[in-house]
Amino acid sequence: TPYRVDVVTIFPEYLAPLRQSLLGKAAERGLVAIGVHDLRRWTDDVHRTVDDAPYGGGPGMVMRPEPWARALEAVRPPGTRLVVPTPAGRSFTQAVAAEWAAEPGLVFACGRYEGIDQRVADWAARHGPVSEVSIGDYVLAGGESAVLVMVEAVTRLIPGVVGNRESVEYDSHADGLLEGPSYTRPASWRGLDVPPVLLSGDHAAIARWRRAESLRRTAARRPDLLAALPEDALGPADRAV
Ligand SMILES: Nc1ncccc1[N+](=O)[O-]
Repeated sequence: TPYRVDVVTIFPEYLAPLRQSLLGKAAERGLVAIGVHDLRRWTDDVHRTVDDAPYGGGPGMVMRPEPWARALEAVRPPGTRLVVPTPAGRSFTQAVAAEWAAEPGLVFACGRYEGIDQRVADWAARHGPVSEVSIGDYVLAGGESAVLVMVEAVTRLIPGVVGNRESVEYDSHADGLLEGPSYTRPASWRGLDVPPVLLSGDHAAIARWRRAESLRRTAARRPDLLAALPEDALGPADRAV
């Protein structure tokens, strides 16, 4: 059975890219099934109202709970994780993506305005896991872009979606480190040469060099990742870097 992704949003057309390229082929091959649903379908007034003023005052508008509950009752298979993209969420990481890829599917609730009435997440938690997650420390106009990011990160981990399985294994962040530099032909290009070890055919030396480059780059660009590594992740050779 395909990995099922459903998205509820007031901008369904924004999620059209989910049908293209990588995901499109996976959908054609029955590996992934994607549904995009317009929240306004579950409103009950002539103006199809989805938002209202925030209790307690403050800027902007908050999305009303009732249309969301009706939409989720119609769209979310019981027990399926509900993902709510929000700048106030826990961090979405490769580890989270791998965890979710092992589940039967996901339902995404895209919030616009100043977010969704908190009671929707509280109510939804009675019918399955709910994850309020952030893809980064910046504020977007709504959750739709975050859904595109998360769906891509999760579905490429589903067996068969990415042709070359090995490339998934060797992704940046797969081992908690950043991937080092990559090179291809020509060996010398505009006065810039490919590191000779990569042309040496000495696979052990190449592996050592790549690990060292990965550690060096991680230390330079993302020391936070280095600090987060489990104790035993760095071997004696690594410490020399
Ligand atoms: N950063 C975000 N801003 C708005 C909505 C969702 C967001 N996120 O990261 O999931």
